[in-house]
Amino acid sequence: MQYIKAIFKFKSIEDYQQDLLISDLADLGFDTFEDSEGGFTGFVIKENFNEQELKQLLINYAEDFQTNYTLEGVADENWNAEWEKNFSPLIIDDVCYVRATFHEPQPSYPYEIVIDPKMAFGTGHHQTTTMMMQYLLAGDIKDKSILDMGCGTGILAILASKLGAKNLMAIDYDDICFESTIENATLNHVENLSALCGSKEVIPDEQYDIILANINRNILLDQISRYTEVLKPEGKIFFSGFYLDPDLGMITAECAKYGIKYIDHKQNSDWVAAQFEKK
Ligand SMILES: C[S@@+](CC[C@H](N)C(=O)[O-])C[C@H]1O[C@@H](n2cnc3c(N)ncnc32)[C@H](O)[C@@H]1O
Repeated sequence: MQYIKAIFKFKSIEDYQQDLLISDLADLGFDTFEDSEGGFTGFVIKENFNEQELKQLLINYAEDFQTNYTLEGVADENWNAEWEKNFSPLIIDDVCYVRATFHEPQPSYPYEIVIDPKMAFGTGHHQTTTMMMQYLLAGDIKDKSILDMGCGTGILAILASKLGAKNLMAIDYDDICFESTIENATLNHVENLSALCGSKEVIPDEQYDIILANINRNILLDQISRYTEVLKPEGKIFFSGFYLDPDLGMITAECAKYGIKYIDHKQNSDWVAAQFEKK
């Protein structure tokens, strides 16, 4: 398994062009993006990553956009060492304390989550995860049945369980994330969580009160119709992993096709999280 961090710098690239590139990078397996100076950074964890394919994609974009690109630091990094060095405990909305196994417990916080992310996404430090956790902390979660799509470390499902959710189904297509969710659920004494490895085709034919999905625009657009089949009337969806423009409008329009109404959204740097309801 390789952990790849690629820093992309394009000269004079428009926002919509960057969005197009990001969606093609997502098809190569990149699932996390962060802004960095003069460009952006993408992360992928994959077996046998094809660097040549990535370079060809960038050459094509440079030709199409009549610009130049620099690709800095496609590198295999030692993920465990990296996160142990960088992972500091995190406090969300003064009530939720997220720490790693090697930090001291802080029982004074109402909700404490212990995460051992290994190679999975979701320590709470990324803005999208933080906003999803804020929605959960402000929401009515007690006795609700919850589907967590793209669960990563399982952090959202674990918080939902601590907030009183009745049962949780966590799904990720990456086997490392699937295993990480199970391990983290055990670490946090969460007993009402089931996990599946796969994508939308493994979503059980159950009915959920709440669906959580912090993935990316294109995957959400592809999966929304399936989410609506398993969402109870009056049920809520919390989405993240995309930008304001044009992503939020596209997602809102797709939801509207199935009677799912936009309620509100949050923004943190360029990232957006949004709340929808089945009316
Ligand atoms: C941005 S991370 C979110 C992790 C966690 N839920 C959080 O909020 O921090 C997105 C996750 O979605 C998973 N994912 C991406 N595409 C998927 C798909 N088509 N089906 C299921 N999971 C997917 C990735 O493996 C990754 O763990």
